[in-house]
Amino acid sequence: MSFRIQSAPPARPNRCQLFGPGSRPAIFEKMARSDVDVINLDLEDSVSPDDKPKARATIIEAIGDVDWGRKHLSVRINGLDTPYWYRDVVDLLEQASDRLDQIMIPKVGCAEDIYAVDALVTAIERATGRSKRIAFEVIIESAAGIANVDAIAAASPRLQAMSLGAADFAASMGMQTTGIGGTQENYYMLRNGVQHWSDPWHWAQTAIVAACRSHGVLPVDGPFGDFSDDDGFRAQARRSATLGMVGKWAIHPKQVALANEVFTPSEAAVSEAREILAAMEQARAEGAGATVYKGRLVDIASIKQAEVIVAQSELIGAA
Ligand SMILES: CC(C)(COP(=O)(O)OP(=O)(O)OC[C@H]1O[C@@H](n2cnc3c(N)ncnc32)[C@H](O)[C@@H]1OP(=O)(O)O)[C@@H](O)C(=O)NCCC(=O)NCCSC(=O)C[C@H](O)C(=O)O
Ligand SMILES: [Mg+2]
Repeated sequence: MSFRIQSAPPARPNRCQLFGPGSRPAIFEKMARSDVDVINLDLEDSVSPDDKPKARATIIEAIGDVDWGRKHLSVRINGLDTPYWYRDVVDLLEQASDRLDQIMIPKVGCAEDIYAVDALVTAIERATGRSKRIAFEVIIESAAGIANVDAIAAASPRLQAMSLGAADFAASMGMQTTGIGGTQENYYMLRNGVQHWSDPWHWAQTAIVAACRSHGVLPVDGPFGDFSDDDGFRAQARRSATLGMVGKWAIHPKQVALANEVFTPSEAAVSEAREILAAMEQARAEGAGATVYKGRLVDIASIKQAEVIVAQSELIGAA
């Protein structure tokens, strides 16, 4: 570990973020009753330009009127390249109730994008005397965003989470695909005539996880577009969890249980982690820094690995 200690991310579960268009209030109650940790009401790409003012007003009303339980409530504003975003921020901060926890800033390309929103949010909070400080989450979904990911992760103390937006990311990178996440037909290695599929999202995900872990931000996997493909969702989510991401978006209620399943550590994983901790405790009492657990090496680094799993499970249990 460097002299600089890695900051801890916010201590709240973020296994599944369920999205719903702000122009579709009929589903808000269903979203509120769903088994998710985070709700994302959308003002951006699932709302057509003509519907934006109405969707904004609808969301503001629903923030106060719907019983969202203990869910973390977030609204995705429009991108800073549009004429809509400042009005999203002003109306939300001036008119929405204190039940609003967070705003999601899409298509972030540099740290200054966050600075601009932070300045506006801070001024409105001061002017209106809002009692709860609004948190931020961002989407990395452009070539610039991934190139500047570390500076973005460090841009504001308000920043709690960062997601990969596979659809816009693919478009910005010029990737030859219309798929949103998952295995891509043409991304394979060939060995002795046999195709082995690789993961085109891996590099971006890993860059996001490293930036987030360096700056105490929750790394989250974004959308998986084919909501008829449960196995594909699971495979994508398992890869993300293995890389260190804490959760995934659901763009349809079908995906909620799948995300919760993958991002909740299994009983077997938790009891194995506890056994490793016990084995290392015994090793330490005997003056050893390493020991053998089920035929494999465990050492002081294994304690930290096991603690990650136990901490995840305790966080979820406490939620
Ligand atoms: C994808 C959908 C448009 C599908 O809607 P629908 O046709 O109504 O689906 P179903 O008939 O299968 O619905 C079954 C029941 O579930 C309810 N429902 C549907 N969607 C939701 C939801 N999001 N939350 C809660 N409940 C929902 C229906 O009302 C049905 O209920 P019932 O009749 O009582 O049985 C729709 O799911 C949808 O709009 N999804 C969200 C789309 C969205 O927000 N997209 C933005 C995020 S992805 C993105 O932006 C890309 C990213 O930025 C990137 O670049 O990668
Ligand atoms: Mg997008």
